[in-house]
Amino acid sequence: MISVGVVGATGYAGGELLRLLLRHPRVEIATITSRGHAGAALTDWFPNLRGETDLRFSEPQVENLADCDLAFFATPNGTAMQMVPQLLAAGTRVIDLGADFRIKDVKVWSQWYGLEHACPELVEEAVYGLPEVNRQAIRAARLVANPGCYPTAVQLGFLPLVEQGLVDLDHLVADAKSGASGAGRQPKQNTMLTEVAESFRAYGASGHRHLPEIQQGLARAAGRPVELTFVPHLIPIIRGIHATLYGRLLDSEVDLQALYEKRFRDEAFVDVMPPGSHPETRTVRGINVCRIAVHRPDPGRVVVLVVEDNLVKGAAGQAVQNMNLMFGLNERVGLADIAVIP
Ligand SMILES: NC(=O)C1=CN([C@@H]2O[C@H](COP(=O)(O)OP(=O)(O)OC[C@H]3O[C@@H](n4cnc5c(N)ncnc54)[C@H](OP(=O)(O)O)[C@@H]3O)[C@@H](O)[C@H]2O)C=CC1
Ligand SMILES: CC(=O)N[C@@H](CCC(=O)OP(=O)(O)O)C(=O)O
Repeated sequence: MISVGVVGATGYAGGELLRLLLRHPRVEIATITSRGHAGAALTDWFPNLRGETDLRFSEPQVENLADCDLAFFATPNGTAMQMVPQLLAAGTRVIDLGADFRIKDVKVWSQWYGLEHACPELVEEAVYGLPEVNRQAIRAARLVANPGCYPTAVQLGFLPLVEQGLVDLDHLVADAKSGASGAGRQPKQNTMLTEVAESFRAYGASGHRHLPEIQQGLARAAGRPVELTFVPHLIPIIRGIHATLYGRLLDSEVDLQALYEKRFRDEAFVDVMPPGSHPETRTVRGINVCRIAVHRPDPGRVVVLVVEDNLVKGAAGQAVQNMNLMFGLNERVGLADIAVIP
């Protein structure tokens, strides 16, 4: 059994992780943490888990996690980096669902996150946890930087085109929409029901912190820098990301459907839909799947539609997928759910 700890277990990503981990046949949950609620029951925060667990929170301290094989951090950016060096030294592997280890250039990370990095020496070692790109490295990693929700959707959607040099890398566009759970459980005025329902707006149009993460991943795939316009939007749904990606094609003959099907043929969690499809967020609600449809409105233009659940393939499900790889399990273990419709 893999003994795991979850830091940030009162939050949305932590709760989703526990929903998945409680049904994982090879996991034993040793520790869950909350700063203000030590001693309280997990089910007080997630009543959906009643009957599944009697876990109670403890304080997020290294000594409460150091006996685990693996610690997940489902915590705000800037949290994991405070404990990771001591945990790795104690032999505990780490998956950070936050952004502390995603950006290789620590200066760039500091500019976007407004923090000084607490352990820059570990950033290079950290493996970016997008299994569809880094599977081999994830297997051996001590420290995995789980990707952001938007970066997962945008990178998976663009990868086949970028890897093959089929699009103009100076004019990529990603128009992405997220449900309100993407903003976390902490009360914030702009994600209140009364502020989100019956409305729709963009945010971060002049710069969002996921831009450098996406550009880093696509540049690695392309072998050269890429220019991307990325605009996120908040939509009045609870879960789900829909990304519409635009590119100028450099090859008007290429069979895009065949390209995408071939690239993701062996990927358990990427579904390339039939030609002409328009994927819906509800088809991935609660499951670790990214669905993609590729369109060519005219010979020089490609439009890619991508959906995922921000809390699953965009966070907790991807973290479980990474854990499976790190511990030599089949990637699909514990991730076999089917989405609920309607
Ligand atoms: N929501 C999403 O769709 C996605 C989230 N992520 C990332 O996952 C992480 C968690 O996000 P989310 O669940 O939405 O956020 P929430 O605000 O819902 O939860 C954050 C959790 O972190 C705990 N926490 C806060 N500060 C600290 C601290 N200093 N030390 C230890 N624990 C702390 C809180 O618990 P308590 O106060 O009880 O200690 C809470 O359980 C973030 O980095 C986020 O960016 C990534 C992809 C998608
Ligand atoms: C709707 C919404 O607010 N979404 C969040 C993204 C959540 C996420 O993936 O955050 P990290 O990169 O910090 O892990 C945002 O745009 O800030």
